[in-house]
Amino acid sequence: MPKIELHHLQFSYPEKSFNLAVENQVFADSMAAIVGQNGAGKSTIFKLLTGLLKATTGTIKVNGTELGELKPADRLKTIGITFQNPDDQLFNATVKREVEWSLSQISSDKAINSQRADQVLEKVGLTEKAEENPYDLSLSERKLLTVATVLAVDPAVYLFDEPMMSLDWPSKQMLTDIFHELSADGHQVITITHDMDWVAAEFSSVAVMEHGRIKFTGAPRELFGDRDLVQRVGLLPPKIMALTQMLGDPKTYLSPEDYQVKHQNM
Ligand SMILES: Nc1ncnc2c1ncn2[C@@H]1O[C@H](COP(=O)(O)OP(=O)(O)OP(=O)(O)O)[C@@H](O)[C@H]1O
Repeated sequence: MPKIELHHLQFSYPEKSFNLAVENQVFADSMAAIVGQNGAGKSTIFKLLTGLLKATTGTIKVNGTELGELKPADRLKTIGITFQNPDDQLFNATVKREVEWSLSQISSDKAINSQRADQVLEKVGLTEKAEENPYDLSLSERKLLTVATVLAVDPAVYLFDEPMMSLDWPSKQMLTDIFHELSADGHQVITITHDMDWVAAEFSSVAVMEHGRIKFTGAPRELFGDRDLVQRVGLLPPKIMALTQMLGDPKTYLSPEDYQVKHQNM
C-alpha cells in the first residue's frame, strides 16, 4: 500500500487570502476521504500532491521518495488525478484519443495503448462513445472519461476531486465498485467529497479540513461519533444518524445496513 507523507507543508495563494499549513499528515489507508466546507483547502492539497502547485515550504513523500525528485513519467505512475471539472482535463478530438493521449505520456507503443484504451473505456461504460468528441458527451460521461484516462495509466495513488458530482446512480455504483477494486489491488484511493453518506458507508479513513488545516484524521465511525466535532467543522452526519438521533437514539450508525446489523444483534 502506498504511503503519502506531508511534513511542515505550507502554501499561500499570491493574494495571501488563504494559507494552508499541514504539520505532519500520513495517508496510508486504501480508501481515504478528504472532507470539509467549501474553501477549506481540499483541492489545494490535491494540486500540491500532483505538482500543479508548489509548496512554499515542506515536503511531500510517497513511499519515502520526495515527489519533486521523480521524473515526469514516474510521477504520473505514482499519482494520478481527476479534477472536479472534467473540462479542465479533456482536450482531444475523440474519447479514445483522450485516453491514448494519457497513455502516450508513459508509453510510446501505439498498439498496446490502443488496446489498453479500449479496456478502460469498457470498464467505465464508454465503449460505444469511443469515436465521439468528448464535448458531445454528457457531464456524467465526461467525468467517467477522466476516470478512464487515469485508470489507463494505473498510478499507485488515485486522487479524485468530487468524483460523484453530477453522476447518475448506476454510474455512482460503478465508480464505487471500481474504487474497491483498486484498493483491493493495493492502490490507494483518496477522494474529496461532500457526500457524508458515501464517506460513512465506503471509506476506511477520513481527514477533515478547515481553514487550510487538517483538524481530524481517523475512521468514519470515530468522526461521526464525535457530534461536537462534526458540528464544529460544519459537516452533516450521515442521513441514517440524523434520523436515529431525531428518534432519540444517540448511537453511531454509518449506513442503514450498519443500523440493521446492530439491531439484529440486540
Ligand atoms: N488560484 C487561486 N488563487 C487565489 N485563491 C484561490 C485559488 N484557488 C483557490 N483559492 C482559494 O483558496 C481557498 C481554498 O480553495 P480550495 O479550492 O482548495 O478549497 P476546497 O476545500 O477544495 O473547496 P470546495 O469544496 O469548494 O472545492 C479558497 O478560499 C479559494 O477561494
